[in-house]
Amino acid sequence: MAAVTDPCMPHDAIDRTKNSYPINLSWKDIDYSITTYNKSTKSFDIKQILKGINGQARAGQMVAIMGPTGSGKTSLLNVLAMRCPIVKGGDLSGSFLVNGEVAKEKAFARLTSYVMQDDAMFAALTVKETLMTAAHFQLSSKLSDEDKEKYVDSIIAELGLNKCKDTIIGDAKTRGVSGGERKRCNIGVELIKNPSCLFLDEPTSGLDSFQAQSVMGALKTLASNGRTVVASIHQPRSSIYAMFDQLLLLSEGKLIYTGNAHDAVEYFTSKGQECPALFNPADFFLDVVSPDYRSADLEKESLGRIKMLSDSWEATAITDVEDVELATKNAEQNEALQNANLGFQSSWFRQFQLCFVRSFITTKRNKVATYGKVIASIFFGLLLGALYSETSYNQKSIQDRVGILFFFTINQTFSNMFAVLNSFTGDKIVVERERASNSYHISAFYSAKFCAEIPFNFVGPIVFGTIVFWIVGLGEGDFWNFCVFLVLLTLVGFCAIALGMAIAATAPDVEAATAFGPIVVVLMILFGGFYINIESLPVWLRWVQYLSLMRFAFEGLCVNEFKDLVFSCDDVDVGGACVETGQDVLNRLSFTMTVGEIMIWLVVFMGVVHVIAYHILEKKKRSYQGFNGGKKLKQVSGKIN
Ligand SMILES: Nc1ncnc2c1ncn2[C@@H]1O[C@H](COP(=O)(O)OP(=O)(O)OP(=O)(O)O)[C@@H](O)[C@H]1O
Repeated sequence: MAAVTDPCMPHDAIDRTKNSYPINLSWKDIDYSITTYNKSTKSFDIKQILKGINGQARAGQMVAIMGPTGSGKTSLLNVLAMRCPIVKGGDLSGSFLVNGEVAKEKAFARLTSYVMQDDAMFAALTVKETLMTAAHFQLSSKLSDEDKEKYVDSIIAELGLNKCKDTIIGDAKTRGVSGGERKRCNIGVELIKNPSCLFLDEPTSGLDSFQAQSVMGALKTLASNGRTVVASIHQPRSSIYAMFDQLLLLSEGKLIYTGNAHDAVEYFTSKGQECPALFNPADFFLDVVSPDYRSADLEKESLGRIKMLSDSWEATAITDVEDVELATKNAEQNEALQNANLGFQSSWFRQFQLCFVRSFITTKRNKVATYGKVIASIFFGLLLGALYSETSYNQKSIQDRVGILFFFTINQTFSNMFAVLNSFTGDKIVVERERASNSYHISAFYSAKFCAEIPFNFVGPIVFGTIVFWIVGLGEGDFWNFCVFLVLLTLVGFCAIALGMAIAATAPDVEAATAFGPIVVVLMILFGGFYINIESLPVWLRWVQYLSLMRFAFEGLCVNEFKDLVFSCDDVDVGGACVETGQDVLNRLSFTMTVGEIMIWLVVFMGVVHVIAYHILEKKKRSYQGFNGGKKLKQVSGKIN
């Protein structure tokens, strides 16, 4: 028997036209349902999403999954890609074979790629940078950088991206490549690992007719080179429809037709549904299988027609599926398929380096945010400095000093936390895709992200702190005091970044993260020791102060500022109380820790938050529903487990 090689390794870094591991898929009796508990009727509702779906996809063919909206196209594509998300009450059954055998989920994932409907890429990277990064993650470290570049260039050429290879991807805020080029780049990312089988969810959505044709043309070329291409598609123009070899038509989760795409018109004619001359067959099929809810009569008529068509198809004997299974059983090849290299392609340090450089470039290219922060810091530093420039050592200056130190605490927490909230939450979409293709260990991404955030988020607050410190004359203008002040600001910033990462890791999207972030900050401000004395907190609520980053940040800055200060009593009315030393101020604020103890506390706080954030992120890796092996529904006293 020939040695088993890694099917994902590009055999020739320049010529990508060969695919030596053809994949044939066959599936039978796929049922997918979701059961939910209906509180108003106090009963279980079963939503049948897919019912009795059969079909096949052979190497070298392009298969279209078509149907009206909500007919189950994406669900079926997820099932066939073995990426059906586990949902509460979900039940998946049926048989799904890869080259005639039951596939291992991880090995199958290594050999296949899934292009999601939404393009998940970093907006600030160019097309070539995006593909090169994917190449470094996905291709064996045994390949030289030059070979990887040649490999990427061949994909760029294959997808017709040469013209825009040095243009950034862009997003809603920054103009980048066109919609079609972005879609093709997204496909290119998924082609890097030289998949034998490609799944695409609505690859033409959002594209004009010409761009859709160009994207589908590129996919047809891939299929002609021996790959299996399965795409869900909404309303292809007739020239795109003509590219498909197989059609799988769904309506209401049921099969209406599956087989040769070019025989479909004839099949529908045999069922009394004749496609008018010069009519796009794809439009015709959708007209025939779409439920029409405009009136009761139309609804009845359309649902009756759909039922007739699905019943007719159910009665059709399927023999082709068995043929595919038998024809494709090849022990040697299947051994290679089942033993695909499932590990990471690069070392942990290389993964860290790639993630760091990518995060760094992404932030650096956001010039408005990066330079804007520094300019705003200089402006507000000078403004605040001017505002507090008359601060002396009398009694009134105590309030000024306490106020400005609490302002520093809020500023350092807010600016660092919110910068991370936005960028980290956005990155998570790309990370999810990259984790699905086993690009890197999540710890490499997490630590790289933290390190890459530091330089950009620190310049502003440090510039701001330096200006205000010297203009106001904090810490009696002592240089050592200034150094401790900067170390404290830096540590608080580290903690705020960690907190931002934890919130972003927990939140499902940017909106949720930016809604939840201020709530956390407001709670920390309340327990920060400025608005209410720590000793005045109700005993049963005092523990909350230990969760407040601001409480310790504020105490640290106050101790550093006040511990050696002496105040004059010149501005105290006769008989009024005078606070003579900084230690008295600290006593009144109930601050008893030393700067060293606070620094240790901040480091511990940061460590604990990082551990929590990392574990949340780690746990969020999507897992997918297995066939038949999926958890069976247990219905216990009104609950679904
Ligand atoms: N997790 C879920 N919970 C409840 N219903 C679901 C879930 N996933 C899918 N569905 C339902 O299953 C049906 C099929 O959804 P699916 O997204 O597969 O359809 P589609 O044909 O891809 O639709 P579209 O063309 O609009 O994207 C829809 O009615 C959808 O609401």
